[in-house]
Amino acid sequence: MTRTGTRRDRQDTPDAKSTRAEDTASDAERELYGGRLRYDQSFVRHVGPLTRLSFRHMAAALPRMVALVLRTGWRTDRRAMAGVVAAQLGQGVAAAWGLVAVNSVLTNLFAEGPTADKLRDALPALAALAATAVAAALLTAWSTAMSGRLEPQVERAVSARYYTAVTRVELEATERPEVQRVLEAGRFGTDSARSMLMLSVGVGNVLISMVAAAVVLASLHWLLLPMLLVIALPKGWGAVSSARREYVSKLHWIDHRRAIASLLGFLTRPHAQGEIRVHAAGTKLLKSYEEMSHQTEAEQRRLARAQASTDLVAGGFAGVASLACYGVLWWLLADGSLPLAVGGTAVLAIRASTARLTSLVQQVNRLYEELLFLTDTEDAIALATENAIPTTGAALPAHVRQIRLDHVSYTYPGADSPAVRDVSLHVRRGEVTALVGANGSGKTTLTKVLSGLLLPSDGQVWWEDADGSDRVDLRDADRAEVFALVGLLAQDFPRWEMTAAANVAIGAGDRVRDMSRVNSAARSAGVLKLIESLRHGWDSIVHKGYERGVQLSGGQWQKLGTARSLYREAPFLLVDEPTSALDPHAEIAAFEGLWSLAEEGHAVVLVTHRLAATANADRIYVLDQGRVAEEGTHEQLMTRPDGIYRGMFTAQAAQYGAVAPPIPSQTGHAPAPRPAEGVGPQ
Ligand SMILES: Nc1ncnc2c1ncn2[C@@H]1O[C@H](COP(=O)(O)OP(=O)(O)OP(=O)(O)O)[C@@H](O)[C@H]1O
Repeated sequence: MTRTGTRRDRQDTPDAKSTRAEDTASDAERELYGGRLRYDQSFVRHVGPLTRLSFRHMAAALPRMVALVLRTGWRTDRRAMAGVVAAQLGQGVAAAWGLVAVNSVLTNLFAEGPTADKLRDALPALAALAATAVAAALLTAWSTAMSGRLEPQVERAVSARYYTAVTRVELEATERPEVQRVLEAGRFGTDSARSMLMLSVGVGNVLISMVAAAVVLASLHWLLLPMLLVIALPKGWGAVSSARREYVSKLHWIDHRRAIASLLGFLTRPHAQGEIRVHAAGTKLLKSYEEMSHQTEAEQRRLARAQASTDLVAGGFAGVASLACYGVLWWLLADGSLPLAVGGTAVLAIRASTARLTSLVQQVNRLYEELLFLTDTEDAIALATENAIPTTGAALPAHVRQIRLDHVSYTYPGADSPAVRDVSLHVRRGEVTALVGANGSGKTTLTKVLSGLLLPSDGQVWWEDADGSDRVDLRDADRAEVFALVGLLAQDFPRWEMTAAANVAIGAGDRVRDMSRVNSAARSAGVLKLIESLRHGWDSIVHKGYERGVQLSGGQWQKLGTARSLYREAPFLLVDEPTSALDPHAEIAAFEGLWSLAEEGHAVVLVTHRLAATANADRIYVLDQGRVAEEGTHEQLMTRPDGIYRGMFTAQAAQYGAVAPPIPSQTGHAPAPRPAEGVGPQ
């Protein structure tokens, strides 16, 4: 961004700014996000939003989506749904009866004869009018109660469908920006189902009463019906135009809104509090928030102005249409083709219908907007289903003893080069396999391939028995079976805002919690004493701010994370930097724990930069730019004079003043690896 651009922005008047809020990037956007935050990509890559903005599409989609919402309502609570529909129909019938009764009252009042007689003759019709008013009030109350019961259930049903679908998507698909966009856009529509139900009920209500009015009017004189439509059309056009504009704007500003939400989120996030105060990051964030908010306010002003213009045009046309209607009515009355009493009913019906029309227009406007968001959710569910991890596949061998990678490469979507290239290795039960290498050399990516989260772009990942005679390729395997055999402790493992017990037991989220196993996992991870010392013990919420909330240190969290992965008791345990936050004693204990797991028959894959620990590994793979550059035991790797491993080990040892062993190393410096095969239970 040029200086000229920045100066020009500063000189803008608020009005000039608002017209260009769309085009120009604010200083904050440039400084924090490297440029303008607008969702241009959607219009280029994802044709959906554009297509669905056409009136034709909307006319086709609206009944479909309303039907979807109603079907969801029917499935979740039939009684409430039936109640809502019955109440709506009843209200429409009541409205029609009301008009018939009004017509009868007016006919009696405009008849020839003494006033007392006319009033007496009108009494039954007046009583009917009062009864319909009471019935309408009762039906409204019933409808409110039933739709209040139904709405949250419909929201839950749609949210559950969405979240179930997105959590089953292949990890690789979520790495593709275009998939990410669609999945994320779908999030905004989950509560739209609830709003749509409410609005559909409202629109249904008004429509039914308007249809009832239309039927009565048409039965009085056929010309009265087209009059009503002529008044409705301009307002309908105005409503849809405004909704379209709002939707396009929301979609276009989605990145900008996300950025503002994240700025504000950081201001209160506990882990950012130090830098917020000491580094004055808070000042920067707040200033940027203000600046970016000015842009969204400008956009809101633009939308409001555009909406006002649309409303004015629609209102003008509707006004002209109303005048024309009353002109026709006048002409019919003057002509004598319409009795005065019917004319009176018609005026009342037109006035009531016009008032309902205004509410209808507002509701259809919102319904259309919600429809667009719900369509996003439905699109997201469809895309998620398309990219879901298959629920079927070949059964794994009865006794899986090892995972073997055969010339495996993996390239992240959109990346120029593979993160893992032509890697062949094996991971055996009863062994500790260490993955080491410089930052970005592909260790974490490799653990994701090993765990079945990422399918290789090339090569095979075999899950096999001890001699490899019975094996299944990961691509063909039943992934649920694969996941059942894997335990993970990722570098950035989730710190669930829940109790300490839940944080451990979620390691086997699909099983009933077993507190004796929770305790034993915590003991092995060295965190049991700490939890027992807390006032609320295992029921302490490990997030400060809750009533029973406590704050854990980084190392304590790491131990809790380790307890979680141990609780899973999976035969293949993949741990990525499990000791980065531990004190020296805790670190030694943690590594000892991993080694004893291997002795019990687990396969432990250890990703670490602490090479003192890898010295004991049964096999070490050294990664360099995605390739396996070296492999062997510590002793073997230390014999390579210019080896990467030797270089890294020597550099780390030098920090402690230790000297690397001479070449070849026969000093017994590191313990010998364990025998490889057949250790521990199957
Ligand atoms: N989600 C992703 N999308 C695109 N590229 C990625 C992604 N994750 C990692 N990479 C890239 O893949 C390469 C390997 O990353 P990986 O995280 O596997 O390295 P690593 O060896 O675990 O590094 P570290 O020691 O820093 O944890 C890096 O160049 C990284 O930029």
